[in-house]
Amino acid sequence: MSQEEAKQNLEDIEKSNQVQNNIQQKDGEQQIQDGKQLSPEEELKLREKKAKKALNAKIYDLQKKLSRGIQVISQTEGKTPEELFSFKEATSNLFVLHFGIGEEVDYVTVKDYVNSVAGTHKLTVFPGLGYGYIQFDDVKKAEQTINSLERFEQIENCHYKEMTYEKKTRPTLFLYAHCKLTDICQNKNNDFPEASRKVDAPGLLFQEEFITQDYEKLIMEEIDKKEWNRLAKRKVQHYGYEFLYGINSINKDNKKDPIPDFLNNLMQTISKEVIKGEQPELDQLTINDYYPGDGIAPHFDTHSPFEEKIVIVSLNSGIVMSFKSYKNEEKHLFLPPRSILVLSGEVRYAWFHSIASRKVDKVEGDFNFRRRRVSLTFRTVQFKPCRCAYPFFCEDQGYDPVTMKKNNPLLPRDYHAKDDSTKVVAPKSEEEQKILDEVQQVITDGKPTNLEQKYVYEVYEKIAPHFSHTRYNPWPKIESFLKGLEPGSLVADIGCGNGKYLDCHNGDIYMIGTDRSENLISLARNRGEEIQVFSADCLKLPWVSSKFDNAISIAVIHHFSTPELRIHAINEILRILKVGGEALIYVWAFEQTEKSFSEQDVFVPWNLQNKYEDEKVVKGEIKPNTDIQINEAKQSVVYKRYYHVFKKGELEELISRIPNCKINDSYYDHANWVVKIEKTSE
Ligand SMILES: O=C(O)CCC(=O)C(=O)O
Ligand SMILES: [Fe+2]
Repeated sequence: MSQEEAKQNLEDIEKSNQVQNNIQQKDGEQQIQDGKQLSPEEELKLREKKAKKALNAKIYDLQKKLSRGIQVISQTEGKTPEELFSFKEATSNLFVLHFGIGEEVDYVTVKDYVNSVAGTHKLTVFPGLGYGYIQFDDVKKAEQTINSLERFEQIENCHYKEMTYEKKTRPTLFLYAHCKLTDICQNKNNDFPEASRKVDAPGLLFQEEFITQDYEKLIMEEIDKKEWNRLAKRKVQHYGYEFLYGINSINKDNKKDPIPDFLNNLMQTISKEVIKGEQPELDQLTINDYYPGDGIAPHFDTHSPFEEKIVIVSLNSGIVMSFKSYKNEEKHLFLPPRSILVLSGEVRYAWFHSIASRKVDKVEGDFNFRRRRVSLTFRTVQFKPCRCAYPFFCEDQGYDPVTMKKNNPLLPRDYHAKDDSTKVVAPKSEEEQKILDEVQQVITDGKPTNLEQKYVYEVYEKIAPHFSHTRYNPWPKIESFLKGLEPGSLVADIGCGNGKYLDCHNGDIYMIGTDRSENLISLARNRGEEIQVFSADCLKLPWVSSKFDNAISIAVIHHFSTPELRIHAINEILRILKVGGEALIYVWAFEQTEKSFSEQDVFVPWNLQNKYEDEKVVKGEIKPNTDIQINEAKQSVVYKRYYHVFKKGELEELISRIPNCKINDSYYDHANWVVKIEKTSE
């Protein structure tokens, strides 16, 4: 090799090592070694030595990064490198080991590079993790990417590119993936839902680009001139009336600064296009300031302090707002900057909204990295009681926000979950624990609670003949349900009473009835030889699982005094059904016109005619074990039956807490709320 060639070679090595600057800068010093001037040969040798050293260091560094990267992915995914990577053959997906932590700069830098060499692709990063996954629609694009990279022959599978992430330069490695995206990072750092730019929720209105960029800029500048109040998780400003955190209400007696003038234009447009005279004008404003990672815990805005429509304008950055209904439906809406969101009706009064504490959101297949977001929440202060159609969530209609979780049967126990930042595992109160223990006892020992024993079981036992006498006509919808079943179906009637549904079908299904009342069962048995009935507790059905095609439960579940027992009774029905089997459930409705109730947990009198009663009881000589009253005028003894009468939607909500079923139909019939539920899995 000539000296020229050697020099050229060396320069190439220096270049590839990206160390030339370093050496050139030091050229002046290097020419002097131990006080003497170096000859050109000596100088070349020295440079060669240094370059080799640097090259070796680079190889060593890359080798380390590659093996460390592979090790990290394997460990995180709990899979062998062979399961994850394709070391021999090209595939259409790549892992990218970028050694960042999946932040916006990592995402954008890698995405821009891959775009420039191979075009369209989907890059997935896992926030907090030092790797990503690239999907191409064609193996050629993956190869194109790999071929565009630098490599060292000395290291197998080392394809890398020096990439500059803001000010830092890092060698970013790429490897063919053997596994699918769905095989990795499940339930880990990317376990958050994908949002859409459009969602349907009752009462939700949404529009992008509601204000111009210039106006947005002006508002941001003006807002920042004002003073912020610090909350634990974010900063806020309030205008109009004082906002009282803790009770999430406002102090109507404390008028604060009015809504600032720079918002006049916006307020006028909202007034014209959103409020439309349907409620008094907006007069209260909360400004929230969110930095990446900030959020707001699931809540619905309290009913009574504000009129129906709530208007939220987003500024400066997009963010995902999540909505959850009392039926556990979840929707995730991306709110881009300059968009307007209006909440009214059901979504305003009975759905929770929240912003998860994250730095990134997934939106229609892409990532939205959050920046600082400022939101303007406009409301109208209300000076009249709330009379919304959602009394279960309404403080003005009997709902207590402080004890809501305990008292509100529409709220599942994990209602506040899904947002890691606000997830609290609430310790159970003594009272809750007592109820749960009692339920457990009922379930394991079959020993009823006092209430059901005294006011349900004993009363039915007592009133059975009289009760049966009043229950002879099958209701048409139940009859037609039974008549519509597949011939040969095996059907359970749970809580069959006097058995009036056991013989109202057309004879081509097989029905078995159970009831807890022995006396009612005897009456059912008297209907005929073909009737199959026996007494059993519907919380502990004496059948093996998954044998029945269908079941009916007519006016039974409302006799249980706690949501847990009601759920357990429904669970038992589902247990005995085959997957795909359907059950018909009736419960008394609170809203019925036949009877009027002041509350949901009620004692409903049964006037037992004297002819059905023991003479000694009528004469007051003996007292049964339950509360009775002797009604001389009506010649009867009055027994009380316990009922939990269901409000609209409540039965559906209970069922939404049971994972292995779905609601096929729900309706109102004969003063009852009705659902048809299907068992969807074991
Ligand atoms: O910042 C937002 O978009 C929502 C704010 C909010 O829900 C509230 O202040 O009640
Ligand atoms: Fe809110």
